[in-house]
Amino acid sequence: MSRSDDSRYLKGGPVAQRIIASVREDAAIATAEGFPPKLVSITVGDTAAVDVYVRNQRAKAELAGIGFEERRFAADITAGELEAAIHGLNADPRVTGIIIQRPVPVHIPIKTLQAAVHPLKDVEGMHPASIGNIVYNQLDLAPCTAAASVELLKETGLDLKGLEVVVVGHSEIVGKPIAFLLMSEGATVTVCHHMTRSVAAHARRADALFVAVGKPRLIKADMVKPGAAVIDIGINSEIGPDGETRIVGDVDTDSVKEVASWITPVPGGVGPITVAILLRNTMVALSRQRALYQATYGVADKLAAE
Ligand SMILES: Nc1nc(=O)c2c([nH]1)NC[C@@H]1CN(c3ccc(C(=O)N[C@@H](CCC(=O)O)C(=O)O)cc3)C=[N+]21
Repeated sequence: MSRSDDSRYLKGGPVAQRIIASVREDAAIATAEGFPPKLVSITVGDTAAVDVYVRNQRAKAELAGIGFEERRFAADITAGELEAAIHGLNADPRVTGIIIQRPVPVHIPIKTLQAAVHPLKDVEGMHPASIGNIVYNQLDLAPCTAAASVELLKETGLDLKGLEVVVVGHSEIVGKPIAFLLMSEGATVTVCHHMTRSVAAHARRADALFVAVGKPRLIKADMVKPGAAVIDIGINSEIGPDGETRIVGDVDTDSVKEVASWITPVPGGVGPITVAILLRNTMVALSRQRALYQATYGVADKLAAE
């Protein structure tokens, strides 16, 4: 192989930096105009992947000039108590964005919780009334991990029109939105899940393979078409040979990189872009709120002045 291993890696860092630099400019302007962006993260219980995400949210929000606050709740909180906390954030004009970290404990219906977030403050587009936007090709605010994965595929320069894409995993927040985003870009999309008869048979046909199931090393070299792009979305914590906790994806990277033309490292692939897109979405949500204020009070001011 003439290409070095390094050129096969689709790294998220540079893309994330680009996005964050532009968010930082927008945030500075909004703040100067009297609309400082502020994101509140809601965590219920303890999940390793959530801890990593929230830690990076805080660090990058600070870098971008976006206010950040984490609200942590014990795993035994009731759905009613959580909804009340969300209503409080909806009513607080200083809070411009709300993200509910998934998963939440099983006794809490996630859809009810997601529906409690005011759609204008929903920075992931996960309100049941908002998720439909991506079906209508309105793509400016999409679930962050899904948008980040598609952004990284675009870095390959592959033409998405007519591209054979296979998505392994059909979660509400990753697999399903990825499928819709890719369909909007003209790709031919197959979605595999836990009831799919042969994931390998589908995966081997893919020019681009997205994997988001949470199973370390699920995808092996013999499941990948030579020359394909492999986007690894898994964030799994495991104990490495040195006894230290480490993060690995869903792809057996060492073997797959010998077959694929592009592969995303974990960490350092989709993750950093996810954080950047969350911040970008926070600014999109803020401008929608400002447009509403303008439409409501801007006109009222004019009428009052007349
Ligand atoms: N409502 C909701 N939306 C999510 O998007 C969501 C969620 N819940 N729950 C948890 C998972 C996990 N997730 C991560 C995003 C970025 C990194 C990330 O920044 N990863 C760095 C890690 C580097 C480090 O170790 O610090 C990387 O991959 O390079 C990790 C994990 C989003 N998730």
